[in-house]
Amino acid sequence: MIVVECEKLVKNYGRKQVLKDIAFTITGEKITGLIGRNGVGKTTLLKILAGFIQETSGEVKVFTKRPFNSLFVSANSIMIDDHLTFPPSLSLGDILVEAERFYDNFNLELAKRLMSYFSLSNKGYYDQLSKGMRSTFNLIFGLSSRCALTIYDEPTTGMDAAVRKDFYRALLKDYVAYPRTIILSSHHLNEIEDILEDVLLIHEGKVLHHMPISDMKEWAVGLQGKKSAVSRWSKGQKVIHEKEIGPGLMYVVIQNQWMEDKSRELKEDGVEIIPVSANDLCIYLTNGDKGGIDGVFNRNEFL
Ligand SMILES: Nc1ncnc2c1ncn2[C@@H]1O[C@H](COP(=O)(O)OP(=O)(O)OP(=O)(O)O)[C@@H](O)[C@H]1O
Repeated sequence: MIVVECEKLVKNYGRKQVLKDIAFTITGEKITGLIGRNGVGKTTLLKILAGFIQETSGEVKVFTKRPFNSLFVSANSIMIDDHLTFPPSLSLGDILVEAERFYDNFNLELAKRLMSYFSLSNKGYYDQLSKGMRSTFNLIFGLSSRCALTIYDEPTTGMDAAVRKDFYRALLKDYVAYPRTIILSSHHLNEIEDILEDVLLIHEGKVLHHMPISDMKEWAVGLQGKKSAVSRWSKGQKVIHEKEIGPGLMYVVIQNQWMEDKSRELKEDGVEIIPVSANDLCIYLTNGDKGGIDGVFNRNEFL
């Protein structure tokens, strides 16, 4: 079943084009990580999927319907971010009771257990919570809604490391028990990669990669060793990242097409093969400069 479908999706804010040509499909129940650099348009895309804002052109469908102004999409999806607002007169407990009335699958019992685990009082008020506690309440709200499409936009803002860990564990446990389509945007791919099935990487207004996280972990490989040997082995390859790591020593990242068969020859040449994490790969693929921040300081004018 196709849950989300975008084709030639464009979003402009005034004269600024943020999403240029977004095309992807999410089928079935899975957890997809939406990854991209600051300002690339992740929130914009998620807001379009949730029906909060309109696309400029192109096609976007959620449960086969255009999300903007769709009551069906609103009732079956939820977007959790740090801009959620709740009526100030309602206590946290009241908010959860109201949510149960709106969302068909809302599980008040789960919400209450999570409130107690995270030491949040039903009598408390949202506006009086700290930043991290608000994110925790948002998490409880999103998780307990058990919406067929659940969208989390940077959900862990302000949470301490222990709560973040609990959050991802709770998300995974509830997802396993009640599978649904979850889209999770985060700047910390290394923190979420264990719960993701797919990664959707956006860059310069387009989808750069949409693939299983397991494939992404194998997609590239690092070669490290003497500069002359590394240059020889990476010649003709698509170099994604390169860095001098010491006098005469070099590290390059290239697409992983043939390295495993050549591991013996590489070893004889003093070149080490190093796995590249999905998180590092996303950073390298979306860095304008192949040398990363080091490239800024390596220019001649600084010497
Ligand atoms: N309402 C708006 N009006 C005008 N420009 C906007 C508006 N909302 C977002 N933008 C611009 O659109 C671009 C994408 O913003 P968006 O918040 O979607 O990016 P993001 O990938 O979620 O960023 P971050 O990772 O920093 O949260 C940015 O340049 C931002 O300044």
